[in-house]
Amino acid sequence: MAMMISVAALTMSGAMLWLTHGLGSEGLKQWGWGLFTYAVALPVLTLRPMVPEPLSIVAGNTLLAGAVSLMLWGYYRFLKLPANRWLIIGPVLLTTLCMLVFIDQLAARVIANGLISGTQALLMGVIVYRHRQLTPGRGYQLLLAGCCIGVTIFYGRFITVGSGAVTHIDSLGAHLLQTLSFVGSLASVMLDSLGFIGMIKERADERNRRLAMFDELTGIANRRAILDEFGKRFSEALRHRLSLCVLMIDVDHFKQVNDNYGHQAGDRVLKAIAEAIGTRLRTQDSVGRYGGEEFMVVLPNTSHSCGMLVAEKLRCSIRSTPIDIDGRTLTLSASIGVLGSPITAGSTVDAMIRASDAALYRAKSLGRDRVEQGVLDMSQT
Ligand SMILES: Nc1nc2c(ncn2[C@@H]2O[C@H](COP(=O)(O)OP(=O)(O)OP(=O)(O)O)[C@@H](O)[C@H]2O)c(=O)[nH]1
Repeated sequence: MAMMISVAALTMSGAMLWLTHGLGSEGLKQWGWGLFTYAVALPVLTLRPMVPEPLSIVAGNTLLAGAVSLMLWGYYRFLKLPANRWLIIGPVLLTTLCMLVFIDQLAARVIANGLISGTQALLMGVIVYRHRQLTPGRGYQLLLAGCCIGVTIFYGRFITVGSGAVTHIDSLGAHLLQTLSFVGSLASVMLDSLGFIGMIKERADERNRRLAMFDELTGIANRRAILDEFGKRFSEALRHRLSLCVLMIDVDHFKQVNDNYGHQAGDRVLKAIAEAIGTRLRTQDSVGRYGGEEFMVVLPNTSHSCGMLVAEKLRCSIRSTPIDIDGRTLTLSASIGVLGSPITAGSTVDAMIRASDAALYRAKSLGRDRVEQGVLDMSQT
């Protein structure tokens, strides 16, 4: 049985190491080496007398503790936290020490091993639970379930042997306790590993979802997401006969920032302006990056006149936002085109965007740093 478990662990570790070869792998590499160590530990523990008994006991158990430590290290890497060295090295050193001290006392070894391995599983479970908000999906649930099985199996060994409930144990035989330990440890390691892979996949999915929705530079919605939002708000306004307002905001003379201070300074300006806009909107309003230095704001249930007021407030706010560029303070202005309208059957999203865009370009041609109102041209809808 130990050989079968070893082959299963070896296969999985090989697959993990192959998958992560040459990649910065968020801890998958350490976890893969942990599985490999686990796979090596089992034959070392069970192939007696091919492996001399003292070596088998000390090396096998140390490798098992090391396997869990490597997995824990992998989990710390996944969390992007510095690993707590004592939690990683401590159980390995303690296991080696206990195995050396109790080399001739099987019961004492089982008790010590149960206590150390159970505590390792408990520690992993506690760390996973404490960081559950980072990846609260099914991967987390599997990993936690694996830790719970580990805690049950190893503390079970510690309690049953420590309390004297089991006295005649044969470390290599088919004793129920040993069988349960092997099977439970395999279940625990497999659930932990599948859970960990699941967590990495969930995080990658979430990252891709964010990349698809949010502008990487400013953190606000990207063009696709703000257009989606506008579409949704438009349908809602049409259904309930509400007003909807759209603002197109374009930073004035932004090219000069790039030319005079560099592209990175330009990026910082865009971030600061996105923040200045975002913080002054109501929770139901949305802002997105429509293009290079152009932002789109959607104001649901807002009339044209209220939209003009919001636009004026945003213009002043951008004008009064100091932006620190390498010790120098820049202030920029923006031109804004506004189109607010009760949404009726004849209105379209495209016509509203066209009208607000036209207003924006009128604001530019009239000298910039101003708000202009758009006119909805129904003939082109
Ligand atoms: N730093 C930075 N620059 C960008 C980004 N996207 C677009 N740009 C730059 O934004 C500038 C836009 O320039 P223009 O369209 O001429 O507009 P402007 O200089 O703001 O002039 P007006 O809009 O007419 O006031 C270009 O130089 C683009 O390279 C970005 O993500 N980061």
